[in-house]
Amino acid sequence: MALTSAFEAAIERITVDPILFGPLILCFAFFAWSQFTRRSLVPEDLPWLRKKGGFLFFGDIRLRFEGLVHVRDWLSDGYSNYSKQGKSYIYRTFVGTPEIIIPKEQVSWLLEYPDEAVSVHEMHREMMGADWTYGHPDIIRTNFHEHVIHRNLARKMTPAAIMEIWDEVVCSINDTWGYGTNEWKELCVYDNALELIPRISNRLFVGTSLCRNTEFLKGMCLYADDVFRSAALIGLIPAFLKPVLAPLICIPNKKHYAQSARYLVPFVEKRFADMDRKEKNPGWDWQEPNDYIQWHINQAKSEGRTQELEPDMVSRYTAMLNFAAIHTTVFSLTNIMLDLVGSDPAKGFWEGIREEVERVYAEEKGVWTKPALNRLIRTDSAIRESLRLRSFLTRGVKRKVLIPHGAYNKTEGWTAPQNAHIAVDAHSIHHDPEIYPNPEEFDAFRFSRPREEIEAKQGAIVDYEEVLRSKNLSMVTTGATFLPWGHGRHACPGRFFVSHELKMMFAYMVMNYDIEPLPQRPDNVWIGYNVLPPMKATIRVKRKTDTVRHY
Ligand code: HEM
Repeated sequence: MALTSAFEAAIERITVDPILFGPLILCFAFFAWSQFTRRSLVPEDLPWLRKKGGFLFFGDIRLRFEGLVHVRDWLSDGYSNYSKQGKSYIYRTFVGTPEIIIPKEQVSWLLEYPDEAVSVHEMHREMMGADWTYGHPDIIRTNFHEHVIHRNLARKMTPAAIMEIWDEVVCSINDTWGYGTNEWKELCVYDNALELIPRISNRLFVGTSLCRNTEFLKGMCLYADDVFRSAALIGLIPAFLKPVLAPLICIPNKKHYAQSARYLVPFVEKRFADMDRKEKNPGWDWQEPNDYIQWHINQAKSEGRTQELEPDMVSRYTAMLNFAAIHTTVFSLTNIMLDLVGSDPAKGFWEGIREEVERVYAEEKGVWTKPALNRLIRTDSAIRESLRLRSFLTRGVKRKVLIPHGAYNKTEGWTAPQNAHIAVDAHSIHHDPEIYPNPEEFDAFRFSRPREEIEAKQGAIVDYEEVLRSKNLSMVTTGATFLPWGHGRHACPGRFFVSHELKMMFAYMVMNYDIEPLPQRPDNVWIGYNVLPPMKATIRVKRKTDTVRHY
C-alpha cells in the first residue's frame, strides 16, 4: 500500500515537475528517434552482432549498452564469426547509427568510392559534432588544414626542417629529462609526452617562439581535449536539440581556443606584415619561414581563397591541426616507450636500437637527414609494432555513405543505404595470429628482421619481390592489415612527420640516457571504443656520463 502510494506520488511529481519531466521526455524522444531511424541505415540482409530474440525499443537499448561495455569481446566474436569468413555484420554502437563492419577483403571496395559518394569528412562532421566542436562551421566544410598538409608536409621536410625538429627534440628532452648523471629521475610517461609532443610539433607548425610559449601550448592541448569531450557529449543529444545545446557544451572549446589565439592571431598578423614588407622591399633581409603558417598562407593565396587568409581563420585551422597531431602522437609515444622499457631486457630491444642509432649517427657524421632516418629500421620496426599492438582506435577507415541510391557491395550482394556508416575492425585484424604470429607479444624487431636479412644479402642476387615486400614493412606503409594511420587517400598525411619526430626522439634518448627497465609493462585500458595507454605509469631515467654537451 505504502509502496503504491509512493509510486503514485513519484509519477505525479515527475509529470508535474518540469525539471524531471523535461529530461524524461528528452530521453524518450532520443530512444524513439534512434529506434525509428535505426533500420533504414543498414542493409536489411546483414546479421546483427549479438542480437537476441525480439528487437524493439528495450532490446535496442540493451544492445547499445552491452556493445559499449563489452567492446573487446564483441569485436572478437564478430571477427571470428563473420570477418574471418569474409562477411560483413552490423555492430550496434552506443550512440548514432549502427556500423556496418566489413572484412579486410572489402576495404579496397570501400576506398574506391570517391569522396562525394562515400565520405570521411561527413563521418567526422557527425561523429565529432564538427559544426560546433571545431569552433567554426567552415572548418569541416573546407578541411583546408588537411589540404595544406597533404600538399606541403612531405615535400617541405627539407634537411633544414629536419634539423629544426632535431633541435627541438634535443632542447625539450634536455629540459624535461634533465642533466643529472648521479640520480635516477622519475617521469610520468604520459605527462612527459604531453610536454614534448606539442612543443616539437609546433616547432614545425609555428616556429621557435610560439612552440616554447607554455601558455599557447596549454591552450592548444586543452582545446584538443575539449573537442574530444564535447564531441562525446553532443553525440548523446538528439539531432533536433543539438543547435540549442551544442553551443553551450562547446563554451570551454571557445575559451581554450581564445587562450592560444591571443598569441597566434598577432603572430599570423605579423607574418602578413613581414610578407608585405618583403614584397615592397625585396632587399630586406627576411626569408619566408618553412612552417605550417607559411604553407597555409601560400596555398590559400595561390588558390585565391580569401576566407582562409583571415588571421583568425589561419589560427583556427592551426588549432585543428594541433587537434589532429597532439593526442594521437602522445598516446603513441607513451605506448612505444612503455613497450620498450617494459620488455624483458634479455630480448635486447633497447640495446639493439641504441646500437643502430649510434652506428648510423656516426656514419652520417651527426646530421639527421631523410635517408639517414630511413636507415633506422629497428627503431622504425619498434614504432610500427607498438602502433599495431596498441592502436587506440578499435574500428578504422570509417566512412559515411552519401550516394542517394546507396553503396552496392557486389561480392556480398548488399547495399549500404544513404547515411549508413561503414568501418573495419582494425583491432581484431592487428591481433589476428594468422596475420601476426604471437599477436599479443610486443616483438620490437618483427618488421626489421626481414629487412635486415635483405640488407645483409646486399651484392648477392636478391629477389625483387622480396625487396619490395620488405619496404612495405616501414612504419608509414598502410594496408588492409595495418590500419593505425587509416588507409587510402585519407590515410594520415602527418605520419611522415611523426616518423621523423619519433625516430629522432628515440635516437636522442638512447644516446644520452639510461632508462631503468620496468619489471612489467603496465596494461592499457579500454575506455568505450578506444584503448588508451596507462596515464600514470612512470619510468626512471638518468643522464649518461659524458653526454652533457651541446649538439
Ligand atoms: C602517431 C600519431 C598519429 C596517428 C596514429 C594518426 C592517425 C590518424 C588516423 C587514423 C587518421 C584518419 C584516417 C582515415 O580516416 O582513414 C588521421 C588523419 C589525419 N591526420 Fe593523423 N595521426 C597521427 C599524427 C598526425 C600528425 C602529427 C598530423 C599533422 C602533422 C596529422 C594530421 C592528420 C590529418 C590532416 C588527417 C586527415 C587526413 C584526411 O582526411 O585526408 N596526424 N590520422
